Amino acid sequence: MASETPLPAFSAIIVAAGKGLRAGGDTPKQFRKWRGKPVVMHSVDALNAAGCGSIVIVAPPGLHAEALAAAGEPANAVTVDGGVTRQESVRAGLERIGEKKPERVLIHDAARPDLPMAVIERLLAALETHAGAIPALPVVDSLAVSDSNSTMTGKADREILRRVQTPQAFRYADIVAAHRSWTGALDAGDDAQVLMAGGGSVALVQGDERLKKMTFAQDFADGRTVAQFRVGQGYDVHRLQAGEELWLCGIKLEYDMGLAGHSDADVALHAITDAVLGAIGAGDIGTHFPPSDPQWSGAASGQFLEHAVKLANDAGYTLGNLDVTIICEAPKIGPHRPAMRTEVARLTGLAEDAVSIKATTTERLGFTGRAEGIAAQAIVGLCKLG
Ligand SMILES: Nc1ccn([C@@H]2O[C@H](COP(=O)(O)OP(=O)(O)OP(=O)(O)O)[C@@H](O)[C@H]2O)c(=O)n1
Ligand SMILES: C[C@](O)(CO)[C@H](O)COP(=O)(O)O
Repeated sequence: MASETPLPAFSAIIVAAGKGLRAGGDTPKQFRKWRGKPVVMHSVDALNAAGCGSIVIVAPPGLHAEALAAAGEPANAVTVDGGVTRQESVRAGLERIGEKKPERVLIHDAARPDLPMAVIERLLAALETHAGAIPALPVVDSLAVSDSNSTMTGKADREILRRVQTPQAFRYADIVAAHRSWTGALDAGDDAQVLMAGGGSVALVQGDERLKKMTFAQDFADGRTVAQFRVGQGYDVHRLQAGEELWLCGIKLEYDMGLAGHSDADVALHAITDAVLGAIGAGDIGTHFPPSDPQWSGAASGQFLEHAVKLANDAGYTLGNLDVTIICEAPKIGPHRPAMRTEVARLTGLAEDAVSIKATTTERLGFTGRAEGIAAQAIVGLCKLG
């Protein structure tokens, strides 16, 4: 429940320049989808819901456009190059956000997407009496000291220890001075330690288990249960015609005929799009992209599918899997199946193993058998998590 009184003005630095090595995968974890949207977008949305002023997203060099896109192109955000270490990334963010002369700044791991408003409120309140404030949780397991052979050599007193999270809140002048004067041979564990080294006081406020850091691949397993499951099916046909291009599942195939239609006539993507729209009861592709609208002439159909997936996500649904069957005598679909699967996975945010692409002939029967056209059928499973 958000507080009634407005929060004091604050800015934010979201550190998103890591490699995500422990999480694995081709895409850095902070840009991967989780619960329907990119990890970094969750923090941006939560901070802006709390009335955040300026945001600096510290991005991997060369990936600024990807970072802003994953963040949802927020109007109040800019990017800056990250450093080799998290501390260097924070320092770059502090210098950049300084241009806005903030009084307060929250420094947050992009890898901690589930940011409750109540934590932000507690952190900002604590800045009334301290130069810094960090969310912390008690240690609930007993702790052992280990040697290099994984032999227990002692214990640690868990009563005096806390698990520290982010965002970490600071009076800007104090934290930037502390970073600028840091002389440690090694980086600090976090920004609170930097502030303390500079003599600043740090308040511990109640953290939240929701703020768990996405560190390993298994952290992306969404612990919630399926509260609602839906299916949708789509069907489309386009005429084969000389002089047209042949696009199927977002891939252009070299063939002596192509599909005629208002857009690129990608019959397979149209069927998948209709299946997604059908599952959420949102009409069909013609409802959203009328063939009478000249702006869709020759349009790439991938944008239609991305739009349908966004509508499903906005309605609280996550795609579970999809299965599309392309019905044609020729060309052979098999050689193109891997590329098709990769493209449909990219467009939908699904893992490739959740995308099934099949093809069949109709034994020369009917319009497909006479190579007059190509048809496609698709079915999609969606789930709403609770
Ligand atoms: N040079 C770095 C290293 C980390 N981070 C950010 O700091 C946060 C917490 O770091 P961590 O979970 O360790 O992320 P990675 O360093 O990417 O993970 P890994 O160690 O597995 O590569 C992440 O949001 C990460 O993007 C950063 O901005 N710059
Ligand atoms: C900053 C931090 O998230 C506080 O818990 C943590 O120290 C980051 O550690 P990592 O090794 O960079 O993931």
